[in-house]
Amino acid sequence: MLPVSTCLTKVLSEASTLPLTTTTVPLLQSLNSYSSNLIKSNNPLPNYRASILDGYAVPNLSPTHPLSSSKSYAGSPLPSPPSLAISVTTGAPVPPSYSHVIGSEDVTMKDNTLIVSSNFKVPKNKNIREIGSDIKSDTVILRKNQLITYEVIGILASNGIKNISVYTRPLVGVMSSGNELIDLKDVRKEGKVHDCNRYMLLGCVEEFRGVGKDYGIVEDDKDKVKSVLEKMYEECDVVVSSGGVGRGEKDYLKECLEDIGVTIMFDRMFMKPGKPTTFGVGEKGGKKKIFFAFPGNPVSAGVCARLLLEPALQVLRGRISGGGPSGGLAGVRVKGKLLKGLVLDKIRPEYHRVIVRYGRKGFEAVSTGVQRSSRICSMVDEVGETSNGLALLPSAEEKGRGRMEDGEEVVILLTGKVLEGLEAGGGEDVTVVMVGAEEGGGKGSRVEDGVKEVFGRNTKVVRVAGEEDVEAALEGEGGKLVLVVHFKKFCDKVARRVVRVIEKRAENMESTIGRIGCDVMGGTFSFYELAAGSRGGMMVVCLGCGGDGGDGGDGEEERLEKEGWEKLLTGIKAIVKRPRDLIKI
Ligand SMILES: Nc1nc2c(c(=O)[nH]1)N[C@H]1C(S)=C(S)[C@@H](COP(=O)(O)OP(=O)(O)OC[C@H]3O[C@@H](n4cnc5c(N)ncnc54)[C@H](O)[C@@H]3O)O[C@H]1N2
Ligand code: MOO
Repeated sequence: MLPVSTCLTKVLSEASTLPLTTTTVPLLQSLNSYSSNLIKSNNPLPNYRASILDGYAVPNLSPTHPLSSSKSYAGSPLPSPPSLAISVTTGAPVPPSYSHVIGSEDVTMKDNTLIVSSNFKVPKNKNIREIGSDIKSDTVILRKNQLITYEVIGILASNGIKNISVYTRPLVGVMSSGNELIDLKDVRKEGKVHDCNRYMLLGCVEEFRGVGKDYGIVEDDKDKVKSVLEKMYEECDVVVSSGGVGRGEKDYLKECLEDIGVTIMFDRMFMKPGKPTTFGVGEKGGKKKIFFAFPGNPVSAGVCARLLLEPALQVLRGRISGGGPSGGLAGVRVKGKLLKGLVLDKIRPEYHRVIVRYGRKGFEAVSTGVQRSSRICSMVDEVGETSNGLALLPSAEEKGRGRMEDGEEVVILLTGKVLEGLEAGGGEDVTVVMVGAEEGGGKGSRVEDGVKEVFGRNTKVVRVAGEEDVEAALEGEGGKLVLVVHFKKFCDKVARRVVRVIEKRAENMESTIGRIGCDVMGGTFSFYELAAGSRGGMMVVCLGCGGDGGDGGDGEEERLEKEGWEKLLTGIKAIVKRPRDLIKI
């Protein structure tokens, strides 16, 4: 079994020997492709002296200037220089001999003469864009193998580039193998499994900007598997399959690949999930091709596609390795803290799906839950946020103990945009104002424990008797998030009153009054989102936590509360996550 890093190196070095083809496309269609040519500018930008301000161009700076009646507008030819001040707009031509542009706010006008403000002291030519000062003629505006982002499109357009030569997207064939698999149109009878891998992997190819080709489901029959693989071999640049690489008697994939002439480069990775991932190379019609046979377990296939297929597709799209262990092609690795400890696999290092946030204390990660490789929902968390990182957990053997503790540092491979830390980063940034919650145990303490679990142990909790005290409790709060939880018996009237109190000092507060948390029998435990908005840089979310007593007896109420509790926490998480901005790192 090879370490993942060795496998990745093999994949990248093989992928970089595949021939690339190019195509010329209209500028906008080149977005997200890699350029196959270097382009130089053939005209300076600007190609005339241009004003940076709306104001007046003058031949030299003096306290007063008689004003010419001719004006210079952006887009119009320069009027013949009269040696007097001329009115200019931003981007308008400035006569060659003129040394200053004075902004209209720095002058007053008297008897058709400009009087320059005594505060106006600007070096010569400062408010003038000289010829070629943004882009010189003959400078490189696009490098070969450069990613064409929307910003690059802007640069190319500013140089009048209409068409552009880029590398073509690699053609990637995807098939699934297994007798138990059925397609989406079929009803799932006992013993049958909907083929999710093929759709996931085709989605993954699309996301990584290959062109996916669907080769369907193939039965566990050697000849049939070989025949589909042959076809993919013939037609595609990259062949991807899932299933059939385990140790079962019908796990033929590797054998079939070898039979059709593929050289296996590795067939085991020392990791979890995805141990039997198999990779090979072959040549057909003088063209080199690569083969990924991923395990059938959906998580194994999904994670290994992220680890190996994504970097390979980037190479095949024309991206050049940027140095570092994975050439910068396999995501960014950061160090971060595990918010909660995790049990380690005895032998294999694990790529544990996590949600990563960046808070005041750096990167922090929370597991997405049970990590079994059949459990595809471990790719998202309980409120449906897709895992944006893989925590690289060592094996227990390597670590010398069976678990990672709360707060312990791990290396995290980032696989998506990192969320701004709120619960993870700064617990002390969160204030929870509880309105009408009884002291001691009961719902109040449950909510208190719960929000601390969500936001961190240092969350500040303030209990107030009624909504009239909320405003005072909010005074002086400078944190990021204030959660107002109203415990009094819930009704619309109360809700509106609470919202009104908050709204008094809030900017863009939106009342929603919608049920978010629990939906438990008997209606004894309800949780409502009343309003959300911001106030002086803080985010304010106002929640109503309604219902006490109810239809059931004491025991029943307890049960319902307990049942509702998980949903309530999930609701809180969903609400506070929703408006948060994503940050790029
Ligand atoms: N004796 C051993 N058994 C297994 C080992 C081992 O080392 N010794 N390794 C395990 C590991 S780890 C993995 S991963 C799997 C890989 O098995 P296969 O690649 O042969 O996958 P299958 O047996 O075909 O399927 C496994 C599992 O996934 C479901 N599946 C398969 N394809 C799909 C699909 N397209 N969509 C949805 N679900 C799919 C399938 O029904 C099985 O439940 O082997 C272990 N065994
Ligand atoms: O490697 Mo397998 O994917 O652990 O289940």
